[in-house]
Amino acid sequence: MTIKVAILGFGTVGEGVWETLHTHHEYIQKKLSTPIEITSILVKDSNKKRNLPDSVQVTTDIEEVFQQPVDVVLEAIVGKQPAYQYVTRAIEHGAHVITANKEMFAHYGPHLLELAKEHNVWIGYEATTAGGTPVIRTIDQMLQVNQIKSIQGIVNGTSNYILTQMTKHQNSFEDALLAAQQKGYAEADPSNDVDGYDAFYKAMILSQLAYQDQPNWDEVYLEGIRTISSQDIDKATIQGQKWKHVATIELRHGAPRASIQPMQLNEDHPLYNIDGVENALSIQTDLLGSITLSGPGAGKLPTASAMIEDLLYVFQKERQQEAQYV
Ligand SMILES: NC(=O)C1=CN([C@@H]2O[C@H](COP(=O)(O)OP(=O)(O)OC[C@H]3O[C@@H](n4cnc5c(N)ncnc54)[C@H](OP(=O)(O)O)[C@@H]3O)[C@@H](O)[C@H]2O)C=CC1
Ligand SMILES: N[C@@H](CC=O)C(=O)O
Repeated sequence: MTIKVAILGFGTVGEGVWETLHTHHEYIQKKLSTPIEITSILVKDSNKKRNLPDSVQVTTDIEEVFQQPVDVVLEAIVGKQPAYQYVTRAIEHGAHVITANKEMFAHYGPHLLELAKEHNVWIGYEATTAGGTPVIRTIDQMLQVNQIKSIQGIVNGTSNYILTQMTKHQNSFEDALLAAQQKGYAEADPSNDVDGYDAFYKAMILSQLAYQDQPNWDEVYLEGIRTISSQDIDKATIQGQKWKHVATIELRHGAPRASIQPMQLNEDHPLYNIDGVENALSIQTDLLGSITLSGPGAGKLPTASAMIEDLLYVFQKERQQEAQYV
């Protein structure tokens, strides 16, 4: 059997997935004992020039994607809609879904997870949060026995990159943002990054995972990094501190609460040394105590890596289940 893959979106992430499925083709095939075939790629603009062979169907019509067999849909488009509609369509078609789209998943994740269960398929969302750093599966594993008291994290690579460039290289905000866009870290609309919405969505996904619930969105304090001036950065440096954009998620009186805001951190804070595009989560648990996970938080190949890890995970799990019934 060949695993048939459809990729929705062929920007930074979608292209990274395509490339990685080719560069790591033999390795992945060996791990799965099955070949993988990319059957179609969905895009928005059919006139853009893309370096793709004729054998792959490139379409702007989601129905064309499902006119052929599809075992898994890798979703890397932008925004809630039509992504939610497409992912729902994929689940109802009986395909597994792997998404990088945190805006869509923060809004509809709980419903999609239920729908996937009903249709006996799986949703992977490792790439929605902290880019290539495997935080979702690690937290899921910790939750087998631990309870999470709180999570503090740097979850937006673009903001952290900008603050680091301003601190270490005295770059202006505008120059640093431009570099983050050129490196493929920033969202299509970078105000999502610098105004904190991207970190907000990731915090909601983490809350859902850790507490099976999200805070009331209207009660979440949300501030981006636009207010941090070069003078603020210099003052913090003199005081031996650094500005970081920090998401905090915690359980208070049995309900999840969150805030997303710039904070001045001391040298002894676990997030103080997280620089550049790195993301990190400092997690407090009841049994394990404190644990910090860190790694690349954005970019083409780290994000593709997270999506393909999910792909291997779901098909290896499927194989194991099949083997049990033989
Ligand atoms: N960049 C990163 O480091 C990371 C991004 N993500 C998430 O991954 C997703 C993709 O990000 P990224 O690759 O950077 O974004 P890009 O803007 O680079 O690419 C988006 C792609 O989606 C396609 N697209 C957009 N809207 C539609 C639509 N309505 N129908 C069909 N195709 C559509 C675009 O088509 P066309 O090419 O025709 O314009 C493009 O190929 C986003 O949800 C983002 O939040 C997650 C982790 C890291
Ligand atoms: N724009 C996002 C991309 C990854 O999620 C970021 O900068 O973190």
